[in-house]
Amino acid sequence: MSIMTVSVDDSILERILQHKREEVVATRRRLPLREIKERLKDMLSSPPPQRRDFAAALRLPGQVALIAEVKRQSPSRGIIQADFNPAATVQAYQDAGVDAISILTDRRFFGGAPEYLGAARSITNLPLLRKDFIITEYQIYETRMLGADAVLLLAGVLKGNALGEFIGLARSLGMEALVETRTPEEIRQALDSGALIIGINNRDLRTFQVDIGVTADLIKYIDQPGTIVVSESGIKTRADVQQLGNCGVDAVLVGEALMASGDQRQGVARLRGVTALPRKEQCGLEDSRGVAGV
Ligand SMILES: O=P(O)(O)OC[C@@H](O)[C@@H](O)c1c[nH]c2ccccc12
Repeated sequence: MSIMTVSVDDSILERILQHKREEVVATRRRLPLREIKERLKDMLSSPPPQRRDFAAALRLPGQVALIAEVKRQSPSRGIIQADFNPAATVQAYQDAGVDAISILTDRRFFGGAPEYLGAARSITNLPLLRKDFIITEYQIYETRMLGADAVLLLAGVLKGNALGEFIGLARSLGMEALVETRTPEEIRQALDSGALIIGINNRDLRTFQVDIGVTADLIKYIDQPGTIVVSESGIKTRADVQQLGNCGVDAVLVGEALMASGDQRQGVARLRGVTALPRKEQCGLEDSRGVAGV
């Protein structure tokens, strides 16, 4: 199996990919692919694999769907949440009614862990996206074993036939791929590779600049009817979501703004334009303003 080469040099992305290549070698030594395939055989042969439909969750007529991300830290921001608790965060997202959950599993740069996927799976039935840097087919089998419903693939990293092959492999295992892009060329490549869900990343991984105008500029290149468009990164306010909705995106992917908000349920409510959540202490019987029951 080949390990993909990278188009961007001398960047944080290149450093991440360099580390990822070493990490995958070590992981495969501990758990060989044939062992994963063996485990998947049992999982896949038991009656219809109950995958939660990630694509369907993002297609909400007249509404922008929300993918909420579990993210402890990032190279651009450092630690986002000091008292990070992935299980509590997943629970809060589920309670707040998000449409899907993205889980960062990269340890070194994002403070994630593959185990967070299994932990999330035991808490929620929402579709789960594995966010990592996928450079080998091995990681796609691993993603399925970890309990994800979808996998992030970077068009800028998977050159040649790799992108199409990886999308096909994910589907054959009952998952869908979110293909992330940043240029018109990468969007073309994603469409030619058969991508159903295309992400436009508003963050430049070389400069860390974020600009949601990137989505507005690039969305016109996604000219294949039926493609689901996700705007990723730097989305902070209800106004941002509205603006992106007006541009025609189907979904937004939000990490930092929710993780840094202290209360993730309130954070989701703010993005959705709900001013306050119906929390017991605000609208319950003990409300001293006497509006209970109204
Ligand atoms: O935290 P933000 O700015 O809301 O961004 C979330 C997500 O888009 C970002 O984490 C991301 C986008 N593409 C990635 C690729 C790998 C790791 C992380 C990412």
